Amino acid sequence: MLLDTPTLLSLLLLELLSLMVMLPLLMGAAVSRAARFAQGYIALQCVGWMALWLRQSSGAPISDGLGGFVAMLALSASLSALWLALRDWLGRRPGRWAMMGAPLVLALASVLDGSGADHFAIAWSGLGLSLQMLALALACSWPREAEQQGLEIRHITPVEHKDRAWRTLLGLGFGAMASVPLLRASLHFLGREVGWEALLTQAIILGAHVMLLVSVLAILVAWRGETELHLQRQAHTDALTGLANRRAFGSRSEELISLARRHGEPLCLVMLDLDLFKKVNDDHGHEGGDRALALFASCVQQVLRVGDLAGRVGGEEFCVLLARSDELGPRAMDARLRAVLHARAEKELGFALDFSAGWALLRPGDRSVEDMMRRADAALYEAKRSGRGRLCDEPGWTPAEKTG
Ligand SMILES: Nc1nc2c(ncn2[C@@H]2O[C@H](COP(=O)(O)OP(=O)(O)OP(=O)(O)O)[C@@H](O)[C@H]2O)c(=O)[nH]1
Repeated sequence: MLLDTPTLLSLLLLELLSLMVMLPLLMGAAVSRAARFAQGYIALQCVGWMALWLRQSSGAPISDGLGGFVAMLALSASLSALWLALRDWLGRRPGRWAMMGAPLVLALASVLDGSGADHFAIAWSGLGLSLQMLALALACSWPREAEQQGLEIRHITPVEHKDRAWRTLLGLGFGAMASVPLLRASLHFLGREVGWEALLTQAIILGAHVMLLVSVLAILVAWRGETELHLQRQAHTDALTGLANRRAFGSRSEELISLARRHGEPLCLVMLDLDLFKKVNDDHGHEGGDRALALFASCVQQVLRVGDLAGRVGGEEFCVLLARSDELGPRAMDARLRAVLHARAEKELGFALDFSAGWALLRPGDRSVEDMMRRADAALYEAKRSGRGRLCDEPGWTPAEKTG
């Protein structure tokens, strides 16, 4: 071996200390919880290896006493922190309680074992850390959670494709890294005295060097993907209501229209407009008006079914596309929305809100959602003209009409 154990340990500690300072500087203050967990992983690794380094340089058995306890607690907690970062980035992963309980169990095991073995980690801790690494490898390969709305999945695909590379790298790294402490733990449990104990220790520290590099690269790529996704969402979302903005509504509606045509299913568009909204602003201020818009959007989302699409297409104008829906869909949605809005507006805003609506069915000649919107808008105009607070059918609609 070119470098001895103390030198390898010191170099690892130097790298960890540098990364612990550099990562937060590089990522900035406004980072997600996942990025904070990832930074916590580096910081806890630093504490763990520092404890081992201190024990090692004082000449005491490094797995004994307080040093061993702190080292195990911090190293195990670092793996749990990285697991939490993965869960935030990729969605729920299996093994949550095991990962959360592992640090304390391993730390206690390292002091209660009492074998006093003079090496980096006693068998129980080695076994526990290996299992945690395998759980991390599993967390990397576990499929990403499906987004709430079917259409959202297509929307995030470019980022999802990119994250396969870092997940594979990290998963393979932890899978391979787990094998060395696992081998050492097995030898210990079998009571085998082997002459290459020091070599195994050095292999573990070298593995930690490599894993540090791999995990920092993976963290940076994941963090960049997260930032991209965030910007992408911002560009497609109306900031006040959280619904799709007009542009996003237009582009996502194309997918719904082509799906409806491919499967020969009916599709309806409902246009919604708050009644006398100018008066809401006049009576309750612009801020009261904004709260009313946000509440209305929340009611719309509450009554939608999975697969439907809602967007804010103008100031107090909203559109909803109802997938696999004939004329009964708009009527049912309108009734549900009125009931929910009337119940929530008084309670949450302190004043009543009402809306008018018009709907149109997808027809064979429609080139885009704009054609449906024109007819739904004419129906909405009719609803306003005839007294507001109601739903009207598109001009000339009769129940016998065929869908697009
Ligand atoms: N608070 C708030 N008001 C908005 C926003 N966007 C548009 N508005 C207001 O919405 C009001 C729309 O008024 P009008 O188009 O006259 O319609 P209305 O008063 O709702 O009357 P009807 O539609 O005929 O029932 C205007 O006063 C706009 O200033 C917004 O983002 N926030």
